[in-house]
This record gives sequence, C-alpha cells and structure tokens, in this order.
Amino acid sequence: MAVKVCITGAAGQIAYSLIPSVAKGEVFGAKQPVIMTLLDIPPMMKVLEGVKMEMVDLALPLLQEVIVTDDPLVAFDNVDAAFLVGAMPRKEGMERKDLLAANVKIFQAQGDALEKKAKKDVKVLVVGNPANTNAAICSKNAKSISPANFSCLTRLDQNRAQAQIAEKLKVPVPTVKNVIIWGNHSSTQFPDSRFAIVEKGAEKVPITTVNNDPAFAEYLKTDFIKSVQQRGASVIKARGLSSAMSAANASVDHMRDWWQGTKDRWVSMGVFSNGEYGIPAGLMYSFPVTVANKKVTIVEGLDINDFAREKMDLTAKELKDEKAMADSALEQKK
Ligand SMILES: NC(=O)C1=CN([C@@H]2O[C@H](COP(=O)(O)OP(=O)(O)OC[C@H]3O[C@@H](n4cnc5c(N)ncnc54)[C@H](O)[C@@H]3O)[C@@H](O)[C@H]2O)C=CC1
Ligand SMILES: O=C([O-])CC(=O)C(=O)O
Repeated sequence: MAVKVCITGAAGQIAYSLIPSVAKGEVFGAKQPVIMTLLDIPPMMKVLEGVKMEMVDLALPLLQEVIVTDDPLVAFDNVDAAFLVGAMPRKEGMERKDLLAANVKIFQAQGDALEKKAKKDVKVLVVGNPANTNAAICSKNAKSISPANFSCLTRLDQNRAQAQIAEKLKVPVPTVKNVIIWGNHSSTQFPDSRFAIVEKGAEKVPITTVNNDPAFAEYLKTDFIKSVQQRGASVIKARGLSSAMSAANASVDHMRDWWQGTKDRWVSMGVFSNGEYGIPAGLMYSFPVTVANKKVTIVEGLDINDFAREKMDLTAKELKDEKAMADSALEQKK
C-alpha cells in the first residue's frame, strides 16, 4: 500500500529539493510507493501546478499520485507523514524567534487540521521556523494524536556539526558519529562533541583521544560551537536566502531515520522532553535519540558536566520564553 505524505510550503525553496527525494524513495524506502499531497497558500497555486507538472515529468516508478491544494483539510486527509515546511523564512539580521508572531498561527491552524484529518499515527516533522516552538504549538492543537508523533528538525545542525569535525580531522563525514545537538534550533543550541567517535576501520576512537591535540580540544569547546550555532546566519549572509538544499537533505535524513530506524548511531531530533537530563517536561527540545520500529527513545545516562549543564539550561530557558511568547501571540490574535 502507498504511504501518503504531505509537504507544506510546497511551492517554496526547501520543498523544491525535498519533493524529488521523497518521490524517489529516499525517505520511505526504495520499494515503497507514495502518494504526495502538496499544500501552499492560494497565491502560490499556479506555481504549485508547475511543480506538479515537473513531478509528473520525473517519470518515477514509486510516485502514484500528486494532489495539489491550498486547503489543509485536503492536504492532511489520511496522511501517514507530514513535513511542515510552509512558513516565512528569516532575513539577514533576524533571529529565528523573530518569526514567531508571523508563523505560529500557521502551526496552530495546521494542528487543528491534522487533528481532524490525519491518521492518528501520523509522523509530523516541523521544519518551518522557529521549528521547536511551532512543533509544540502544532501538537497542542492536535490533542488526539500522541505528542510522540511530533518532532522538529535539528538534523541540519547535526549534519553541519558532523561535517565541520570531519573537515577539521580530514576524515570521511560518515565516520564521525554521535555528535549531539541539544535544545533549540537557534543560536543558543548546544552542539556537543563530547561523546562523538571517529570510526577507523573496526575501531571506534573517542573524539577526545583522536589526535590528542590541545588546539583541537579547545576548538571543540569554542569555535566549533559558535560556527554551528551561526551557520544558518552565515548561509543567509552569503546567499541572501536561507539554507534550502541542506535543509531538505536534513529533512530527508530525519524522516528516513524515524521511519526506517537509526541502527548503530544516535541522531538528534527535537522531541517533547519527559524530564530527561533535567529539561522541563513538555519542552520541545533537541536530544540524542535512537529509533526502532518508528519509536523514538532518548539516549539516557550521559554525563552532564558544568560546561554542558550551563549551555543546556540556557537553550531550555530560551525555549520556555519562546513558548510563552507564542502563547501570548496566539492569545492576542483570538
Ligand atoms: N529547521 C531547520 O533546520 C530549517 C528551517 N527553515 C525554515 O523553513 C521554512 C521554509 O523555508 P523556505 O522553503 O526557504 O521558504 P520559502 O519562502 O521559499 O517557502 C515557504 C513556502 O511556504 C508557503 N506558506 C506560507 N504560509 C503557508 C501556509 N499557511 N500553509 C502552507 N504553505 C505556506 C509560502 O507560500 C512559500 O511557498 C522557513 O520558516 C525557514 O526559516 C529553513 C532552513 C532550515
Ligand atoms: O537560519 C535560518 O533562518 C534557516 C535555518 O533554520 C537554518 O539554516 O538553520
């Protein structure tokens, strides 16, 4: 049977890279047929018709049907998975939370529509910024769907972190594993390399002993963290537009691992805290997780030293403040 997948913001930049990957089987499996519903706002319907034409022209074996709509109730009807990308992107000089007032209402409305129409075991990945808070709002408005079925994208931050370490060590990117992104998809996130390993053949070398170079150890505590935190802003500065190709690629990685499992490594996902690591229950916070049979489990028992504690609490506080701002923005709009 086909998997039914919705992509919102389907006429935008991220979707333009994401759609072909989903349609080709890179997310739900190389033999898994898909039906895709594409949602955008009414002024984008002409563009979306063009996107649909291009999808048809891909002539793909797994793509069974494409439905284009500006109605969330049509877009989410009976879906198994949803990528919620549609939202305003930030411009140079903005923080992602500056998008709150504009974007949070979209996720409230889409939570309502998911509640009415989606399958109860739908997997929802929120990409649109501010991603953590939007995911929290969306879930709050879809009460009959388990909060465990909502997550937000911090995989792009993980990929950036992994790639930067690989470049510094001059090793292949896939040999760097278990870098963690804690907290908010924002400049307060904590990219944590303390438990990372580098695979050298069958050997798993802890990053702390990989080259015994004090300058590298210092880099991991300073410039590495800053450059991952600021990477989105650096791309905006250079491109005049926010990351799209890499954001789509990370969305593929996130949903694929949720659907198909993580096997022998941890990945970072924004999920609701149950109080793990002293992070207040109910915060949509990025943790290291593993996934098996579509069930996400937070990796527990990691040692949190004072350096990490301070950074993890700072990003948790920002999320609490964002959530309060979102609630008050929604209150004012009533
Ligand atoms: N979590 C992450 O790692 C990342 C998140 N983002 C965020 O993803 C979002 C989308 O980025 P882009 O594709 O570059 O933006 P874009 O502006 O190219 O596309 C956004 C699309 O969403 C549509 N849209 C607006 N309101 C909508 C609604 N209510 N329902 C459905 N569609 C709606 C717009 O018409 C537009 O076609 C932004 O909020 C951006 O900040 C971007 C990169 C990484
Ligand atoms: O920085 C932005 O606004 C877009 C984004 O979330 C990212 O590239 O990580």
